[in-house]
Amino acid sequence: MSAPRCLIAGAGRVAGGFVAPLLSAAGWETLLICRNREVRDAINAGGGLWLRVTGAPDRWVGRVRAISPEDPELLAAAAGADLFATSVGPSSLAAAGRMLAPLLGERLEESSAPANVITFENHRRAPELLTLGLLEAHPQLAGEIGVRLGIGGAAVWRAVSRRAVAEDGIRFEADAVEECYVDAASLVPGVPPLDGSIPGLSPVRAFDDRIIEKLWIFNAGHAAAAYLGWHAGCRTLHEAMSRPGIRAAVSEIVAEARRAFEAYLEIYCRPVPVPSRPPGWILDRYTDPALADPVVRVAREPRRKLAADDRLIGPAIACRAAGIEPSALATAAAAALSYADPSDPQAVNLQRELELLGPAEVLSTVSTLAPQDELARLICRSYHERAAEEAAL
Ligand SMILES: NC(=O)C1=CN([C@@H]2O[C@H](COP(=O)(O)OP(=O)(O)OC[C@H]3O[C@@H](n4cnc5c(N)ncnc54)[C@H](O)[C@@H]3O)[C@@H](O)[C@H]2O)C=CC1
Ligand SMILES: O=P(O)(O)OC[C@H]1O[C@](O)(CO)[C@@H](O)[C@@H]1O
Repeated sequence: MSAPRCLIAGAGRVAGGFVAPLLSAAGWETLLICRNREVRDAINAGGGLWLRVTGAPDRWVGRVRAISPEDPELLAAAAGADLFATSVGPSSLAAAGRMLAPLLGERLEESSAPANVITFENHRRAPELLTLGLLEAHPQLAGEIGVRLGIGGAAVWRAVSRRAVAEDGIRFEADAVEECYVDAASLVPGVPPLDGSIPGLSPVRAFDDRIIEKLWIFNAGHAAAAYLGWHAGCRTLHEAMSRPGIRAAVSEIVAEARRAFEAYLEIYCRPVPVPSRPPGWILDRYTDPALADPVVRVAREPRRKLAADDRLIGPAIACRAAGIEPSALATAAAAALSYADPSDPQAVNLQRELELLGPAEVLSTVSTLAPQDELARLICRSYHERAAEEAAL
């Protein structure tokens, strides 16, 4: 009997450094849809990849292949797939949906068995963003969603900092965290992953709590460390967190985000207790020197990270709703607003908008905060204070 097969859109850090290793360990075959020829060749040369988890020896991950989105073999590969996934980045999900649509159509034509799509993405609405692309390309899939086609999110707690093509193949560098929660309520039961065939993917009914937990408890401080680090001229998260002032500020942000999450659980009377995570464990993960996590990776796409339901504004709004002043989160949001790395298109465009419109107007569109909103005022005050300090240098 042939191994079950998962087709993944994306061959980036999480696809190679977390999802493919999980599948391989469960006896699955992974096919990565990869646009980068050098990466494809490196994977196919050995039929797998190298995973370097901090603190452990390099591990070979077999039963992994890569295929171009244009490859004529892709349709046949999809027809026999048992599971689909994406790990392309929230901004690329609609395009990935347009690419996956004919493949899912073919799979549902070829087999009456249901199929699930898991979005391994840092976004509360990743399945919806993917579905927009799916239905744009293949409207007839609408009747299958929730019946023979499940589309659900995944909250990935691992940090995968690098992917590099080396002499002996392709190498992914990650920390050792394995936690990953998938949305059991949105996926079709009885087929992967809800048939238990992939240990390490924990199905939960209250998935939104889990993705909020991950974005607020982990990503808020992570992003803050990156933005504050960039402003201080740091290149890695380890370097940023080694600055006492930054570590102290990030520690405050993590504490504020934790209070926001606790307030969220209380306000919404959430039934499922979520394990508390020691702040030290969170801060030490940001600081891991072995990851050499680039600041620009964690800071990427500031417009997305300043959205109302993302890692900085989300917990800040929850703080305000609970009567807590989110001064630390406001400082982090201001640092994100003025993040201007020339390599980041979203950052470059945001600076142009700020020059034209000013922070209050930009926040009203990017974060849907009214200019007179107290949170907007806190962010603008911190923004102007930073601008004045930097002008005085
Ligand atoms: N890197 C990490 O530590 C973690 C990342 N995440 C999330 O996982 C997702 C992926 O992130 P990373 O792996 O870090 O990003 P990445 O940038 O390393 O990989 C994304 C890959 O998808 C490819 N891609 C984009 N659109 C595509 C398409 N239409 N077809 C095929 N390939 C396409 C890109 O070329 C890129 O290689 C994001 O949503 C991210 O927020 C979540 C937890 C941890
Ligand atoms: O992928 P994003 O959402 O741009 O966030 C930056 C990265 O930092 C992390 O929090 C940990 O690496 C990931 O979840 C994420 O890839």
